Amino acid sequence: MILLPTPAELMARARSDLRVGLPVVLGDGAEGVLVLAAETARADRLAALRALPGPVTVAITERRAETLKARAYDGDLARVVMPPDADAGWLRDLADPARDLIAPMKGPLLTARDGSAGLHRLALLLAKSAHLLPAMVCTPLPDPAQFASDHLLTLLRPETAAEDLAQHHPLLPVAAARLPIEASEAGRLHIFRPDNGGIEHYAIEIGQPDRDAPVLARLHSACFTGDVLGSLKCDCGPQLRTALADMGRAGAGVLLYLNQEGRGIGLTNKMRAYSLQDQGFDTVEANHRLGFEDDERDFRIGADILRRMGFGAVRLMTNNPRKVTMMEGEGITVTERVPLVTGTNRHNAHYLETKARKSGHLL
Ligand SMILES: Nc1nc2c(ncn2[C@@H]2O[C@H](COP(=O)(O)OP(=O)(O)OP(=O)(O)O)[C@@H](O)[C@H]2O)c(=O)[nH]1
Ligand SMILES: [Zn+2]
Repeated sequence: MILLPTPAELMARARSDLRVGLPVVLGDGAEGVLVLAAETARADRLAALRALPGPVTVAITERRAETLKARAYDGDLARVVMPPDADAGWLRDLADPARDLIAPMKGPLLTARDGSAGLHRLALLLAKSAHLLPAMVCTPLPDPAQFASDHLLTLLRPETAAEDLAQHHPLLPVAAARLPIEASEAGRLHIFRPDNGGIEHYAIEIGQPDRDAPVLARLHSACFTGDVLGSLKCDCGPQLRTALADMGRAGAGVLLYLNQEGRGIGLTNKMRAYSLQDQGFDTVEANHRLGFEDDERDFRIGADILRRMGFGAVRLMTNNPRKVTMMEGEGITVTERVPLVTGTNRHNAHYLETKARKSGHLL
């Protein structure tokens, strides 16, 4: 029936459910789990979940498990058994490293090794896609469809959910208008919206670049702190302005402003990472302690927008060789890497040095 939600629409609903603190059911047939995001779990909801007959585990990524010295029997994740006396505070400390140093968790943490972790893995991917900390409270359900229907909860079929999470959602142009900017009066801003209603991304076109020649291009990941506030902890603000100024001088170019704040973990998690950096961890270590990879961005987005705008070849302004590889992998020809070294200062020297050493950036 046409009124029934599609898998992508159910995913969008599941993300907002988790963000407001509602559980979601993952499952099919006789195998399922009820999952609740640790970050938004209210005490009464947690108690209701624990009152169910099944054992309760908290899925965390191997990155977070390593910090907590919990054995990750499932490879990329661990299922921590929730002790009977554990409360909401325990759960918060498991998920959020903010208090790792001042109040380390009392171990050892017991982790499950029997049974399948497939649904738990899916739950973590779902948390990340909702920009929540990757820590999910899980309990098994023998009849997931019935449970979801009885409790008015969103039910996700694991196979379709996994497919949806792995897939790139095409970006459609929804609006564009002339936008004179300091760097060039011949600016035009285009808005692109993914077909699953996810976050929008922008393209600023300068002049009228020839579609048959490599265009001067920049894929800029959103950085509220650097781009808007002029933060000195990174080099994003100066990179943004320098790229636009160079395009203005050249008379043509395209800058994609991708809403992948914090290398894809979202601003809230980036601030959690900054707080860890204040405690002495570097930018990569901080991401890992939170349970994320160093870089969670999806570079298919940039390639898709470029192609839709008619660009097949770019002169890419970046110091990140991975971006070049990713663009080439997505079928965009990079005829030249144009270095964009600017905005170094005493606050970001260590950050830039870490990126060069650990993430392969060229300085
Ligand atoms: N998680 C996290 N993200 C950060 C941090 N500092 C900056 N960012 C984000 O990193 C992104 C910019 O990525 P960079 O690695 O600086 O640059 P890049 O885009 O990969 O490479 P360039 O093209 O050379 O600039 C933006 O989304 C910023 O919000 C940090 O300490 N932690
Ligand atoms: Zn920045």
